[in-house]
Amino acid sequence: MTTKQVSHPKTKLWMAAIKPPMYSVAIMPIWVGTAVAFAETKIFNLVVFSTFVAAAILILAWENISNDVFDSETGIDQNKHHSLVNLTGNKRLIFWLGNLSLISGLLGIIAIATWQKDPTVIWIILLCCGLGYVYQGPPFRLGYQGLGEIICFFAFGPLAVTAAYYSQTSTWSMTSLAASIIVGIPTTLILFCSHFHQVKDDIAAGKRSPVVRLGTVKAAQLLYWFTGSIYPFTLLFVLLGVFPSWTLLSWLSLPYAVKLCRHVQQNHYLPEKVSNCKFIAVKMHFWSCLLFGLGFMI
Ligand SMILES: C/C(=C\COP(=O)(O)OP(=O)(O)O)CCC[C@H](C)CCC[C@H](C)CCCC(C)C
Ligand SMILES: O=C(O)C1=CC(=O)c2ccccc2C1=O
Repeated sequence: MTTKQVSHPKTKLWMAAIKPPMYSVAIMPIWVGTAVAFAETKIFNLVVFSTFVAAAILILAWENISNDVFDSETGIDQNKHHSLVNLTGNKRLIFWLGNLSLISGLLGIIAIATWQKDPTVIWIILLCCGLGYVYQGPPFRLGYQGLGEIICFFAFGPLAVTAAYYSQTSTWSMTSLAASIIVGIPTTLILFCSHFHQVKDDIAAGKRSPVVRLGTVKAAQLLYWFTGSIYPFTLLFVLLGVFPSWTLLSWLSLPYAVKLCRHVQQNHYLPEKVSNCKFIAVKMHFWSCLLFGLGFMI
């Protein structure tokens, strides 16, 4: 019997609602920030790292859970069967589940700041959460204006990587800032890719995502440039002596980058076919960031 026959459609919908692979997006900035800290100072605090990873996952869970709550108010998720609100029919429950997740995540961050006797990490993560809110929450909903990708870059790149670095070292680093660009770009590409199959629903709900603004042809071309950019950027920073040579291990993720660009190029106008491109982007993000961080650890 194949897996397809075994899995119940309802189970599939729940898995699509929870999106387990997406949570690597929360882990990677913490991994890379911590790896840069280790390379520069030989400090690695496992308790701080594990607490930060758990907190980041809980905060991203809040972002995703509340996304379904806020989107249920604009009508944009009418056809999204895997929206948690549509699945449960209980918006209030989902709203409070999201808040519980946020509070638990923030408690982890408060614990790190208490161990450090320094509130800096709290301020940086609160800024990330603020950006997460203005992306989707009323009255801002900046994602509807096409500003989500910029927000995403700063939250998962410079802010999250810097916070992870600071949580280990209680200081700042230009290398960590440069490394955050290499994390921020592929994270942003995941969000960018998630919009290709939603053009019709987005236009109907008045959401002007970058793909709606550019059209799918131009957006697919732009994807090539941004996906391709992280590899020469890494090489440039290696040549400048900012990153160790081992960070070029991240180039091993190139096959996923090629697969992503080709898939979108061929299917950008076919919602059913292009809809899985964000998960190819997740794989590219996962392998590029994992190997990039490993390059600092070796
Ligand atoms: C919920 C997110 C994207 C989904 O957006 P969309 O409405 O297009 O999706 P659906 O079609 O599925 O409804 C993610 C958005 C990310 C946001 C721009 C920035 C989030 C900031 C986080 C709170 C930062 C957490 C950092 C962590 C590592 C500490
Ligand atoms: O559901 C989604 O489309 C996304 C969820 C999510 O948590 C995330 C985080 C960072 C970048 C993109 C995305 C998504 O696209």
